[in-house]
Amino acid sequence: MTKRLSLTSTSTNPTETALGYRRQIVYYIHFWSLAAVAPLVLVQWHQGNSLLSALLGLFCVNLIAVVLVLRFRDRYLFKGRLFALFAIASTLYSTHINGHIGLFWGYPAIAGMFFLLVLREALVLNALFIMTLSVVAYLRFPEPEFWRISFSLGMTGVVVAVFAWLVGRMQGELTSLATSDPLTGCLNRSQMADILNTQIQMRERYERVASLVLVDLDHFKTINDRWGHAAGDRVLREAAKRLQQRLRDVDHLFRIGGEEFMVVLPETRQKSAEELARQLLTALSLAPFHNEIHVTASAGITELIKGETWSTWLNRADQALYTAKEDGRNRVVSLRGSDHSSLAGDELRPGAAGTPPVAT
Ligand SMILES: Nc1nc2c(ncn2[C@@H]2O[C@H](COP(=O)(O)OP(=O)(O)OP(=O)(O)O)[C@@H](O)[C@H]2O)c(=O)[nH]1
Repeated sequence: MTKRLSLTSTSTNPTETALGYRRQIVYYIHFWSLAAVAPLVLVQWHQGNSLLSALLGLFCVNLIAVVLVLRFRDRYLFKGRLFALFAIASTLYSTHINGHIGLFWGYPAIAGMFFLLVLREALVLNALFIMTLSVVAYLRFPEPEFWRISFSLGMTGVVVAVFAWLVGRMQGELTSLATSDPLTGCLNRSQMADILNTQIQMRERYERVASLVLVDLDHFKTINDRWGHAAGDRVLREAAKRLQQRLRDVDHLFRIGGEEFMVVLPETRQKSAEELARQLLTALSLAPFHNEIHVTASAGITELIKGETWSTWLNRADQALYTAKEDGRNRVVSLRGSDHSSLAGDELRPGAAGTPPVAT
């Protein structure tokens, strides 16, 4: 089935939303460029400039292809590079043969390139474009005009470059703010469905395994009550840091509740996840926080089963965590898919000295 681009963003995932806006910018610049350039193909043909007319015709073919592929396949064809190539070539050639009426197209071309290409490519291509257009202007127009043209092209380039850079930076910072927890810097719930679904697809398509660990600090309320909310916040920040230090780059650490963390472990079997969970709880409990606050935590673990949804996977991990809390806290409970119904009768198995016990 073909995938159609929705030009109004309906995603609740901030990363998707940002990408959606980028797709819209690309779409509309190509669409309106087509509306502007298509009549020029006929105008130039009519004036006997068949080479320029052919160049503009090819430009239109590229614009149509990008619009259609974006609309129906949700892919950005050529990443704006052909747009840049045709815009530069036709503006230079048109200025050479038509004078000012060709030169005027240089200004929107500069702006378009900054929004269609990645910033580094746009900077290099625009610098080359402005320099070449200045040379053409030097050869084609009187000197006072050459200076004005070069200066106004340069100014346009600088202003649009700064604007495009600021928009890109703002987009990156807003996405990061919207996808992470401001207190700990962990991922927040907005990324949960996407990342869990990715693991499910990897399981379904490529038989790749994954495990989930839920970690919840024990009796956190008493920390707030005894040392105050600000100290509680510091403990949460430090706890996230200690957890993150134990994880690999490919693992994903979320804060999904007040004092509850979730770790998604790609390519990890239940047994390895149990070992890691023990290490995580030890990292939290071994040394007191800020030299005085002793913290323990409980963890629930489960491996992804083929064919299940992310919510059943997460529910099973939640069940395991619930059991760890019920059984006295400061322990790891590991639950396999087949164990789900017979969980209550499982026996606790002590871990190594100084480490939290594991129940399976
Ligand atoms: N300092 C601080 N406290 C928070 C934050 N979010 C939630 N909390 C507190 O975390 C506490 C959670 O309490 P409970 O849900 O009873 O859990 P608990 O005391 O850890 O008990 P168990 O989980 O059953 O071991 C509450 O007192 C919340 O106010 C936060 O961002 N900062």
